[in-house]
Amino acid sequence: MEIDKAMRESDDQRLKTMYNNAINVIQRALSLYKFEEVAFSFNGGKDSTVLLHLLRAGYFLHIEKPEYPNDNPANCNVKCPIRTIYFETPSTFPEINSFTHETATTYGLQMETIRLDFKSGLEALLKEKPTKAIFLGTRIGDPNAVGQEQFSPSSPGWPPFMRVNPILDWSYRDVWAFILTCKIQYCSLYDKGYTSIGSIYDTVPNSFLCTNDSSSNKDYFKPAYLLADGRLERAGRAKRYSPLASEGGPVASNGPNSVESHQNSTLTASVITVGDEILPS
Ligand SMILES: Cc1cc2nc3c(=O)[nH]c(=O)nc-3n(C[C@H](O)[C@H](O)[C@H](O)COP(=O)(O)O)c2cc1C
Ligand SMILES: Nc1ncnc2c1ncn2[C@@H]1O[C@H](COP(=O)(O)OP(=O)(O)OP(=O)(O)O)[C@@H](O)[C@H]1O
Repeated sequence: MEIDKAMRESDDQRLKTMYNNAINVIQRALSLYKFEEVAFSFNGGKDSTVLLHLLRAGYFLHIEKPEYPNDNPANCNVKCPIRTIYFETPSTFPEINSFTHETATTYGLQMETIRLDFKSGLEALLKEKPTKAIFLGTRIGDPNAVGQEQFSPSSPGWPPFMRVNPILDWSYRDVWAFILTCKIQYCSLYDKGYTSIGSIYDTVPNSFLCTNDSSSNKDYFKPAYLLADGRLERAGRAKRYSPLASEGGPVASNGPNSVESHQNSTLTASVITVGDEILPS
């Protein structure tokens, strides 16, 4: 299986440890719950893309049969027919939408697209099918990770299920080291300077990746994996510039002319430090 093989062959000891720990969490969850009672919350972002391939590896190792040796090249397309939920909204980036649907098809995910808010969508899901545990790509540093562990029951007031967070303790560097080591396909926005992706209304390329091409004297954004300081991951997750943004649609610096609009305007920003994370405000 290509992911497990790449990890076994890697010299990156920290990444190997992070991988083994995440696989242990996945295998524990797959032993605790029936496969049809678990779901994967997938939104095409880098963290859930990492989790997808960990789930493929964990599932493969869970069901591994001697006739499918681990390093058989045919195992590059190991499917993982896990129930998958995707909350799609009109403000989702089209690149995220297409990547999510294409990836689900490639890896045989049993995907259900939900067009409700998280809480109502999960209530409907649990009514429709017994669901005991949901895998999430939440990481420490995400604002909603506060107080969570690898296994955390859903919050009071939310429908009851176990949140399983196999990559909770992964850093920004770990995520990209895994993606690059395993040659995993990811959403194209990350090659355009986006480092964490919310909606089209609150996400712009990360200005810490903006650089100048001396030959053309034009600014451009380097890919997300070149962000040196992972604490700046969410620097492109701007607050909505209300009320103008809500009237005028996506934030001004989003889209193909984003670099030019950075050049032609003076932007100001303030920064709040919470723990070891820096949040734009
Ligand atoms: C499958 C799933 C389960 C969630 N469970 C909870 C929960 O138990 N408690 C809670 O406060 N939020 C829950 N949320 C909401 C998330 O904490 C968070 O608000 C959401 O993922 C948006 O994150 P973002 O702002 O980084 O995009 C859940 C979201 C998903 C997709
Ligand atoms: N719209 C959604 N549909 C399904 N799952 C979601 C959605 N939004 C968030 N999640 C779940 O919450 C996790 C954390 O979301 P978060 O936005 O922090 O990470 P990401 O989208 O994977 O990566 P990035 O930080 O680069 O956007 C996701 O990995 C996914 O499991």
